[in-house]
Amino acid sequence: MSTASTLYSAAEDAAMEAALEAALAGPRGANPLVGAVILSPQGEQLATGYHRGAGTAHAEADAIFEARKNGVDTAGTTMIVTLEPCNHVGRTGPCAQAIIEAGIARVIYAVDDPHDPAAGGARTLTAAGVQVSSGLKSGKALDLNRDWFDAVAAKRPFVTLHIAQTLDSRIAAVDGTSQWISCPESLADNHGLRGLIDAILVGTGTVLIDNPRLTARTPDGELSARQPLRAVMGLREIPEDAAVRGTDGRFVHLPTRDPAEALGMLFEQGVRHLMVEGGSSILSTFLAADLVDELIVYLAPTLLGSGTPALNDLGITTLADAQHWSWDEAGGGAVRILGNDLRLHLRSPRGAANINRNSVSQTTAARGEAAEYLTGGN
Ligand SMILES: NC(=O)C1=CN([C@@H]2O[C@H](COP(=O)(O)OP(=O)(O)OC[C@H]3O[C@@H](n4cnc5c(N)ncnc54)[C@H](OP(=O)(O)O)[C@@H]3O)[C@@H](O)[C@H]2O)C=CC1
Ligand SMILES: Nc1c(N[C@@H]2O[C@H](COP(=O)(O)O)[C@@H](O)[C@H]2O)[nH]c(=O)[nH]c1=O
Ligand SMILES: [Zn+2]
Repeated sequence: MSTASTLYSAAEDAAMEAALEAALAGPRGANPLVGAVILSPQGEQLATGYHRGAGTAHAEADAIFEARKNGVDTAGTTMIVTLEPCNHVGRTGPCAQAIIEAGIARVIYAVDDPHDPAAGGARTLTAAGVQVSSGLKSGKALDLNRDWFDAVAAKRPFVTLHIAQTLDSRIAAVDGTSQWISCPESLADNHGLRGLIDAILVGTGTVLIDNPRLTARTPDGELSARQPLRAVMGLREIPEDAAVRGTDGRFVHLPTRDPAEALGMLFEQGVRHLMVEGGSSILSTFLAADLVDELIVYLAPTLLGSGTPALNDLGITTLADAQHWSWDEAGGGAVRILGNDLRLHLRSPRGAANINRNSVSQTTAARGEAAEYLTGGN
């Protein structure tokens, strides 16, 4: 749906900015960040919604829910949304239908949904008599989810890279001990992520050294309700008694050293969000191949001086070829304090291409936490 000539009011323009801002509260992963605002015919912002990650309400449904909760009548209103409303019945109902049922008269969305099974919401809405237009702030909306659009186009999972390191970038000591570098709060955060992703991946080296379980667990050690597929990449055999095999059948050995091939195999198995946990060789091979969308670094205020470095060769020999990542405010902020650690959240040089990489803007929450920390409140 192309409406390049459509003129939008200042209220619609501001509402799309608000929707883009709202979207940032959601986590990155299998689904894109999406925000929505419901506008009255007079241009008043009546309700805001955003998507909280795969399996939860979409932004449009969230905004409609928010409106209903506050007794707001949605009939005859305009919905401003950062992505084309979906048409499919996935883990949640189709938004196009929810919009029609809410009596919304007009929908303005920023960019088309590139995901085939979900596409087509604009057509359904138009057929039902809803006035639909698109393209408002499409550049910003594309930037918001650039890595996700890349992953969808490449038919590969969205890739989150996890590094739990010391201040001097070590992920294990010389004798191989590494449990734990992170504080309990960071470990809990990591297990929370494990419960949201579709698959977790490590190299054969980590399996042979650590014998990890790679399950998602609560702080008291119980298995979480949702478990990721456990993938191990590398040519060596995985020992029969390796803990990662488990007993639930959710284990897969990927006998390859090619990260793109590993991603292809996982995509075939339905994986849309992968977290790569390590070790150094695997982290480095995904980074060198430009196959990482999001970086989460748990930084402990600990020094080892020697030991396994977080990364080895990225194929970079001169500063001009350095990878420039950028701070990512999505999903809770770029810099958070977790217990005694810092949690750093960054987006890939691809995703950050249009963002000034020198502007580190802290979220209000992060600033508040930092202030509390500095005054000894934490
Ligand atoms: N703190 C943290 O966050 C984490 C720390 N660690 C630590 O990391 C250490 C293990 O790191 P590391 O030894 O690098 O092990 P890795 O887990 O990175 O596995 C390395 C092995 O993976 C296989 N492999 C597959 N693809 C590639 C590729 N493209 N390039 C190179 N190797 C590939 C190779 O084995 P093959 O011959 O089988 O193909 C290689 O020996 C452990 O001490 C562990 O405790 C591990 C994870 C997280
Ligand atoms: N050492 C270390 C991590 N290590 C990762 O966790 C794996 C062990 O997982 P499990 O057996 O399920 O508890 C280990 O092999 C490695 O991949 N993770 C972190 O968040 N912080 C840490 O300090
Ligand atoms: Zn939807």
